Amino acid sequence: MTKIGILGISGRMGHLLAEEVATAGASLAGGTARRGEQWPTDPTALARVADVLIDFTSAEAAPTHLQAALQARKPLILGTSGLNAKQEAMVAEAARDIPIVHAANFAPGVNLVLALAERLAAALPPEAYDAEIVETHHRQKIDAPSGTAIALGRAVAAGRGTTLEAAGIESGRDGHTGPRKTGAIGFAALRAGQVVGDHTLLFASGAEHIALTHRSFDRRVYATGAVRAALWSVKQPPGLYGMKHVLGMG
Ligand SMILES: NC(=O)C1=CN([C@@H]2O[C@H](COP(=O)(O)OP(=O)(O)OC[C@H]3O[C@@H](n4cnc5c(N)ncnc54)[C@H](OP(=O)(O)O)[C@@H]3O)[C@@H](O)[C@H]2O)C=CC1
Ligand SMILES: O=C(O)C1=N[C@H](C(=O)O)C[C@H](O)C1
Repeated sequence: MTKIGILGISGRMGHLLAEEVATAGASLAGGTARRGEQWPTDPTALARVADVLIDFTSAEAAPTHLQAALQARKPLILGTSGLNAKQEAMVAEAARDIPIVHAANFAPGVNLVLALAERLAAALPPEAYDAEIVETHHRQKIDAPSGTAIALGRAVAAGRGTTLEAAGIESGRDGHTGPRKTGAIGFAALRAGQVVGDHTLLFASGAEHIALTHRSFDRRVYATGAVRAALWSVKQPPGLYGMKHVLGMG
């Protein structure tokens, strides 16, 4: 039976992950939290006893959690969003030695939308079709735009044969912003109530709109996907994987 360790077990996702481990027929190796009230804080001790680690915590913890997985040579499932470029580079470096599944969103439907986004972007010329991404999340979310919104932006850029950085980003428009830059990818983030996670990608020309919308009604969909990724990862060689690989879409 695969022993799964959960980094961030006291969180919204952590609770659900612990339940999903049991549902999937795996066993819970233990968990960590930031404040050591109910759970230990040391990821290295957990990495030693677990077969695989799942991390839904915060970006600042990513380097410590990567180090713990590397030292113990255990796969890591990384769901935490808001990583900066340096932290992303550390993930890629660590994946030379251990399997890492790094996904902005573990819901299967989102990963289909990402594939569709790339295909649509390849077919719709950026001079004619503006791409805008709108996401809505619960009031507790601390990063914006969401990791999924950024992944959608990267998918659009890839479909257009470029990168998000080269295409240009327009976000947080306010005041006298001037006209929209051709080819730029727009982002808007709403924070309201207890919205689990809504994402819409809009392609708009002067004559028509195409919108792709994904809505998560239950964050358990992410937990189920992450545990599935964990069971998959223990059979993989070192490498950087996404949910599309776990789902057989990559
Ligand atoms: N990829 C995906 O599919 C999804 C990704 N996410 C991402 O997962 C992350 C967690 O989300 P959520 O569960 O809602 O967040 P919560 O704030 O509810 O939980 C965060 C958990 O991480 C722990 N934690 C926070 N900071 C640190 C730290 N510096 N060191 C160690 N542990 C820490 C917290 O411990 P304590 O309770 O002691 O503070 C808590 O257990 C976010 O980045 C979110 O965007 C969320 C859903 C889906
Ligand atoms: O913080 C959340 O809740 C979520 N975070 C992820 C993201 O940043 O995209 C995934 C999902 O949207 C829920």
